[in-house]
Amino acid sequence: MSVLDDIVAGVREDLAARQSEVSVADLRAQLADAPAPRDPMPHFRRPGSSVIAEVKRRSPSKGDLADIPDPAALATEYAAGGAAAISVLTEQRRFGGSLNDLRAVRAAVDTPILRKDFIVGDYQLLEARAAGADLVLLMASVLGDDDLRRLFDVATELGLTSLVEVHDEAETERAVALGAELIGVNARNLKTLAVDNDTFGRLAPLVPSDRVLVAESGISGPTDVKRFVAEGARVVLVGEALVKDGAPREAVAAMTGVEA
Ligand SMILES: O=C(O)c1ccccc1NCC(=O)[C@H](O)[C@H](O)COP(=O)(O)O
Repeated sequence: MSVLDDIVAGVREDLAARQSEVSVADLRAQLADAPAPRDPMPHFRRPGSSVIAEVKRRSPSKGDLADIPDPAALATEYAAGGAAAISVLTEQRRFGGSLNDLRAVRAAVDTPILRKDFIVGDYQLLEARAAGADLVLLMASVLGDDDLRRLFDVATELGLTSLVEVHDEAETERAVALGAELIGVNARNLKTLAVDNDTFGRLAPLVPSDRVLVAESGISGPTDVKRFVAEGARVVLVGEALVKDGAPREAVAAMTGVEA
């Protein structure tokens, strides 16, 4: 079993437990009070790099990264630094996140929020919206064509923007065929956890220029951002480098607006 298989198995177990506690009807009722989703695309399409800054406590590849006792305070720093969106990892077992983190961040900032999780069912999309998310991650490595299409359509109906994540040529072709406007190239192979910074440059030419490309994983500073912008990225998604930086506001600012 790969690391990814193990993560997804745990996600399915935790999801089943939550589904037994809160019905779909109750979740839908909560949506009535949720604020309208924010559209991140106009910011992402601005000239120069946009940053999705991640709230990430730990990871399978690196173990403990940062305690983050107050995710809202960290998100406030990210927003002050000019983050175009904030990614909140809500997976609990391997990343130490939760939907409560997302709710806390939602209460603190007006910036679009990405629910970063291993989405396998419609229920998680409803949860994301009810907690105040504006974007969701859909991973081509986790979802077959039918599930990817259905979840993409349901997310769109809910007003959520889907970040469709790919890691190889076949996944990229599927994301393009789906019509995804926002495509993330993850440099991390989620089966081996190895990061290959050449992945983005290899896959970017397969994506039509009207789509918005996000470079994900292993980005440590403005020099990396400049490289990915030159290769076609409009957005970078950064976790580890920001949560370990003592000055996250300044670190986001330094990665924002970088030109090729
Ligand atoms: O980060 C991991 O080790 C990981 C392992 C297995 C599945 C997903 C994983 N990370 C999720 C991400 O995509 C990253 O958190 C995100 O791209 C930021 O990466 P980084 O800047 O390298 O923290």
